[in-house]
Amino acid sequence: MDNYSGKIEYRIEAPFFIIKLSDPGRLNSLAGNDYLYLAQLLEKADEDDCVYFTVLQSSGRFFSSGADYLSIGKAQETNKSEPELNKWLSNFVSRNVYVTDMFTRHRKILICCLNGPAIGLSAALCALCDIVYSMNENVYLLFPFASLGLVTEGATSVTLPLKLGNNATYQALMFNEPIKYDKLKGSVITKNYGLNDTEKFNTAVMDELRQKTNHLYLPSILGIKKLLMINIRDQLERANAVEVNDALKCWVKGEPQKRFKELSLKQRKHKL
Ligand SMILES: CCCCCCC/C=C/C(=O)SCCNC(=O)CCNC(=O)[C@H](O)C(C)(C)COP(=O)(O)OP(=O)(O)OC[C@H]1O[C@@H](n2cnc3c(N)ncnc32)[C@H](O)[C@@H]1OP(=O)(O)O
Repeated sequence: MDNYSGKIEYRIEAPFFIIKLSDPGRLNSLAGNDYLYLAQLLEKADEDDCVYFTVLQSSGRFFSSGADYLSIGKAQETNKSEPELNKWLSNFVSRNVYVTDMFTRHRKILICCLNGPAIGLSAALCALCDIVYSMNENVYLLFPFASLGLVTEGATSVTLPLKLGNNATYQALMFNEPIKYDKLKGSVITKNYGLNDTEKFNTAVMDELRQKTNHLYLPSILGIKKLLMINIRDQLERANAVEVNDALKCWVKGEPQKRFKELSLKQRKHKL
């Protein structure tokens, strides 16, 4: 496994596999290879028989600001002679399919510690988690696909209607509106810790999880997750495949690349 950028750390404290995004200065944005590494860590957690919970933590003021726009610029510039279709099949399709698939197929209980906003693919991965805790009411999820010339990804065409409802999903996706705490509460977020320090929040969640789980017969929880997922796993897998193939057309046309470049030059800013 290659932790290319060092932006992601992990540790095992059985029965927990804890993954932490640790690049607060760039708001925990992730390059294609970082998403790959995240997916590989999920696979490692899945295969480890001592692990029953995979916990995602972050650092600083954002959970993750999504795909690293600099890495998209680099992917665009590398191998200029390569046909666009080939370039985006390897840089976008294969990675997105793989990371989303690792989340949808994950057998352990996925817990997201949402210390702050999550954007784009990272927000989609939060929406794929089984349990989401928030640090406070300042969290939001933003899916700026319509603003970036993209379409839904990370199986959001299934997770958002399922969790938020159809019309709230349309409102957020069509107008690139952040989904704020008041809408996430009860639908995505099940507990708000009311804290203002990410490290204290991460510690508080782990302390509570240790207490809540020490009396459980852990194999049962995996059996329960398996049954809860039966009805939606096929939908998630189908959505993942259709989403990336639709998005591929966008990348081949070149609109997302232009818009990511504007973001990196600070000529484009999401309305929050
Ligand atoms: C290669 C294939 C990849 C596969 C995935 C492709 C599909 C895409 C999926 C997505 O995730 S779409 C979503 C992409 N992300 C965004 O649109 C968010 C971009 N960021 C912002 O809009 C703003 O940063 C913010 C989140 C609204 C926060 O604004 P604020 O004014 O509070 O902070 P900034 O000064 O803008 O940021 C601080 C620091 O962090 C850097 N940074 C923030 N986000 C990113 C990012 N996504 N990529 C790279 N760097 C990011 C930002 O440049 C600042 O750094 P400095 O300029 O101070 O060095």
